[in-house]
Amino acid sequence: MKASAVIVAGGKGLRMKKKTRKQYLFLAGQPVLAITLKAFNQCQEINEIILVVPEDDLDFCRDHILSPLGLNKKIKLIPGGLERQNSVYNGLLAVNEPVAAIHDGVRPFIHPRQITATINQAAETGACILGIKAIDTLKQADEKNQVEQTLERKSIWLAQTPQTFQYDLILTAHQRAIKDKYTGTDDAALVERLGKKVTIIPGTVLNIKITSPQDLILAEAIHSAQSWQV
Ligand SMILES: Nc1ccn([C@@H]2O[C@H](COP(=O)(O)OP(=O)(O)OP(=O)(O)O)[C@@H](O)[C@H]2O)c(=O)n1
Ligand SMILES: C[C@](O)(CO)[C@H](O)COP(=O)(O)O
Repeated sequence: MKASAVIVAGGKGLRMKKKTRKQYLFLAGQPVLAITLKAFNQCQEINEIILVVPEDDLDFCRDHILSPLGLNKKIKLIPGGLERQNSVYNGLLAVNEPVAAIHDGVRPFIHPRQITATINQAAETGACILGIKAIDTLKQADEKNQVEQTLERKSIWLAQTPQTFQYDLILTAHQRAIKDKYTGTDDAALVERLGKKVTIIPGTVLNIKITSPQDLILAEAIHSAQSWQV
């Protein structure tokens, strides 16, 4: 099954507290976003890569991220929106395949095999995301950090990306969210609220989202431990 990748890198990276947006920060000598793009370029099922970046950065990304990489897939560069959900929607409008794999540009440690696994499952059942099972004990607390209860963790998963969907389903889910003025923190949530099933495939703890400064230290360590990364 052929799929489009929608790589969202249209954010400001405010939690990273750096002048340079986190998607362009260097990790082991190359921009974080470039490492992510290479993983999708290596995935056989991906027919086209739709890269969503801040509108102001379109020229920068064309000249300094995409040109030096010389990827061999069809690439579309699309301006992002105010929130992640808006950026995903802009990217989805450019999709030309029956399946779309949506991925955070700042999750560089995604393995091509895991992208393929989500594509195969989504092609069959409609929606598939990567996730990891909660390991720590889960506490629910009030606004003063006073524990209210200990949650049953065996059914709790932490959602990652890629989040991969049959195209018609994810487009409908986004359009319904726009109509209802609903904002979710991931794309699967928009599909769940349509009453559709989303399958979770176990990912790995290495597929981190680079969010705050300490993630960069972790990312350098992961990168040096990965033999499959180029
Ligand atoms: N308007 C936005 C906001 C986020 N993203 C992308 O969505 C992914 C996950 O979002 P997050 O880690 O929250 O990134 P930022 O919004 O950039 O970070 P922050 O919330 O710290 O500003 C990132 O690859 C980010 O670039 C996007 O494409 N468009
Ligand atoms: C989509 C996501 O990466 C799944 O873990 C996450 O929900 C994005 O959240 P953020 O608020 O943009 O950090």
